[in-house]
Amino acid sequence: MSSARDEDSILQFPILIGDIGGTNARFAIIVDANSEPGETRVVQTANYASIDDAIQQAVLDHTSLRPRSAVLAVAGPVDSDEIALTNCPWVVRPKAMFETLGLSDIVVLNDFEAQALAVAALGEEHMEKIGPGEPEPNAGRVVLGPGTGLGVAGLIHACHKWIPVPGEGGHMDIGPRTERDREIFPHLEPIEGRISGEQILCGRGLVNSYRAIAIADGKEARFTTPAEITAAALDKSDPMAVEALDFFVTCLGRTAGDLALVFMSRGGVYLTGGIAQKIVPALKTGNFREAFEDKAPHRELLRSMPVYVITHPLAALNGLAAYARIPSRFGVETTGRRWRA
Ligand SMILES: Nc1ncnc2c1ncn2[C@@H]1O[C@H](COP(=O)(O)OP(=O)(O)OP(=O)(O)O)[C@@H](O)[C@H]1O
Repeated sequence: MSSARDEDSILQFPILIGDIGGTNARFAIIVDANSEPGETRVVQTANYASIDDAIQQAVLDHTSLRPRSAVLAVAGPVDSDEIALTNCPWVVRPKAMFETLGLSDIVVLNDFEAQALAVAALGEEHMEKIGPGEPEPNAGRVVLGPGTGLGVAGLIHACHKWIPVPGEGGHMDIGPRTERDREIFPHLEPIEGRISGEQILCGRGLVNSYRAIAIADGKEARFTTPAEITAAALDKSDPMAVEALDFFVTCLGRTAGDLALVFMSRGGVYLTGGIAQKIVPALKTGNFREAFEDKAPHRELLRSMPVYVITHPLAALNGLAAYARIPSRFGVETTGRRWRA
């Protein structure tokens, strides 16, 4: 039975959905509760002065559909009527969008909340499994995404709903575990004196780790971009790049294991974002799972938990679509994050 609160959560169709990252923004329109999102438009944020321009030129100018509502996921804190994005100069101004885009109902979520919604929405055919374990239905889940930064969100099932738990887990401390780690860690660039997950587990962090290994061994660091390091590591053409990627997947396994303990993720640990998809062979070598399970006295517990890489290229958009169609399926608090004309 649906409650008055559930009725109030309903969004009027057509609904514009948008996943706004630092580099790319992806948009689609959902016509009604039974349709898949229409054609997806992917734009580079740098090519448009504002999000309003991007929506107008990349989406609305190509369709006669006029969305009445929008659900947007942004990389940045949603704490006022002017939402600044973390890695891009766009500012989301929902009240102004009523005028510029003709919308009358706008919900703005956190980008990792959208990734968590995607985990509830996507089937295993859009995932690649890393190691053993079977998911328990309706048990806790956790999502980690190394990308421009390190995004983290939990996903719990309660009161017949999936409830995403966004947070700032990418900024937790991470420390050395082995003798070799103790040689590398002193050379990692810290943030205000400490090594947080994001100093290692993102594109910039991979370069940071590679440089730290070079300094520890007194060698020259040839590569300057994460893509160069993963390419040289995956084709095994450069031993230092191989070690840097190995260090990266080991640290990712440790952090994933810690988060799995926090959320008791018997429903699975899900790796999202651009980097995880590109390093699946490295995640499968065994170092990731070994670090993930190395959590005495809970090794057996961790061993029973499955880990997946989400391989769907538009995962967050799928999560937003599932939410937009039937918001009451999810426990997403919209107070202070929903604007109605
Ligand atoms: N082949 C690669 N191997 C490792 N890292 C890569 C590779 N290609 C890109 N990167 C790095 O991945 C990061 C971008 O990650 P991702 O594609 O997940 O973007 P994002 O943070 O989700 O932002 P957006 O949503 O804007 O695309 C950058 O730091 C980039 O340098």
